[in-house]
Amino acid sequence: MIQFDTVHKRFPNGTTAVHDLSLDMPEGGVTVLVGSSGCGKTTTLRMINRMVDPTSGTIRVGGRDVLEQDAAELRRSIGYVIQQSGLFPHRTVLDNIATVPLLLGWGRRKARARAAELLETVGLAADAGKRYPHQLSGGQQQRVGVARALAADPPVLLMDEPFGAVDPVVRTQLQDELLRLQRELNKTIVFVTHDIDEAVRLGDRIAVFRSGGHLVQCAEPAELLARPADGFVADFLGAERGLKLLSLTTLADVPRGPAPEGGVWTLRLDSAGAPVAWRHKDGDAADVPVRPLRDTDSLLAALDESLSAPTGLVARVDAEGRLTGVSSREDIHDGAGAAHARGRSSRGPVGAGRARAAEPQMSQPRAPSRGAPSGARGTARATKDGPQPPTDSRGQTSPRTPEGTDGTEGAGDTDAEATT
Ligand SMILES: Nc1ncnc2c1ncn2[C@@H]1O[C@H](COP(=O)(O)OP(=O)(O)OP(=O)(O)O)[C@@H](O)[C@H]1O
Repeated sequence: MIQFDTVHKRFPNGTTAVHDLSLDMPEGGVTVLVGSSGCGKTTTLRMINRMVDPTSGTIRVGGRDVLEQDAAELRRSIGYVIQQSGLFPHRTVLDNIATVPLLLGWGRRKARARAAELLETVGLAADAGKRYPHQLSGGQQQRVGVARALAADPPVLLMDEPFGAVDPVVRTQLQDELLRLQRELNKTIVFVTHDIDEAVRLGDRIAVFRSGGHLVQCAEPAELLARPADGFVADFLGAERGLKLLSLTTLADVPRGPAPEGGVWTLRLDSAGAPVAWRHKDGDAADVPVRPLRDTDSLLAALDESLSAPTGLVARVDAEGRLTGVSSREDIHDGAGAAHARGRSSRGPVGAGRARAAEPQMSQPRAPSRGAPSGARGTARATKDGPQPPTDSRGQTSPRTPEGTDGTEGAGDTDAEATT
């Protein structure tokens, strides 16, 4: 969709912002530009809609050289979102969103109807449309900025640090929203950020720049994390790049088995079969809340949960939140090792089952892919409302349990329960 062919940008003051950049940005994908301050990300982005013209080289959008198109027309056909939302302060939210359709001559009624529809699309209440930008929070303003960029349904969206000015919680929400929108709308998005975690989360491809406007590497997130081209990229990705890789790999392939019977800690389920907490059998310790995970959750989330669970076991649930089995810390480690091995060895599907935030997907109980884990005890306990964890043809169902957690069945509870 967007092609840079040996594009160079040198400003009149002699600064080279972009150095002979050749890069393809695929249709319907999110290409993230990352790199330290001043390395040419924004200039690269702005050359796509001709806010900046290149010194030499060619940029094509949809196969057409941008320099052969009228700059104003080109800009209207490409959505653009910036950090401070860039909303017009004296126009209502609805009129802000309707800006481009009005410029395109849609007529006020149609433009406003489209704006109202987009308010809902970006998760804002209808009454927000009547307010002025200063009457909204920073996160809400950014949503309006996204709605405005989408108003004329452009195939391409340019986003320059759009979530840079909001707090981390809101930032994560906005990222989730963008991923959700992108699943529906399938735009070609170019996204600039300083934040490598954001890049890994959002990008289908990540382009890493270094100062002087040099592109160092462009790859899918998993490939970048597993095989950084050089020390600069490795440093930029940070010391935890191994963990970041786990954030891209789902839990789906990790074996699960029934919560073994008996033990010091009991997994309490509610009446619908959803895991609630680990409970100590003698009541010597407070309940430890459980964060149940679905197949679409990441190995990183699983590792984290297994570290905080007193048993080292992760409770896994289906799309309705009902227990489907448990996985041990060791099996999660093995899954992590396998993800890294795939990443090192080939262009293989490290992120094939890429973990995506809040992506609903049915989680089917599966037979575990390995033999009976050490230390496993017994079979699943039948619960009043809970599910029956799966067994394979060999009856090898239990995940490996950490040493010392086998034992007797836990104390009764009014809730349904599984024990370890
Ligand atoms: N209009 C301009 N005139 C002269 N130099 C410029 C101009 N715009 C940008 N530059 C310079 O070009 C280089 C690249 O700037 P650019 O804004 O593209 O970097 P960036 O990677 O987006 O930086 P940041 O992450 O800080 O926004 C910088 O050295 C900057 O000072």
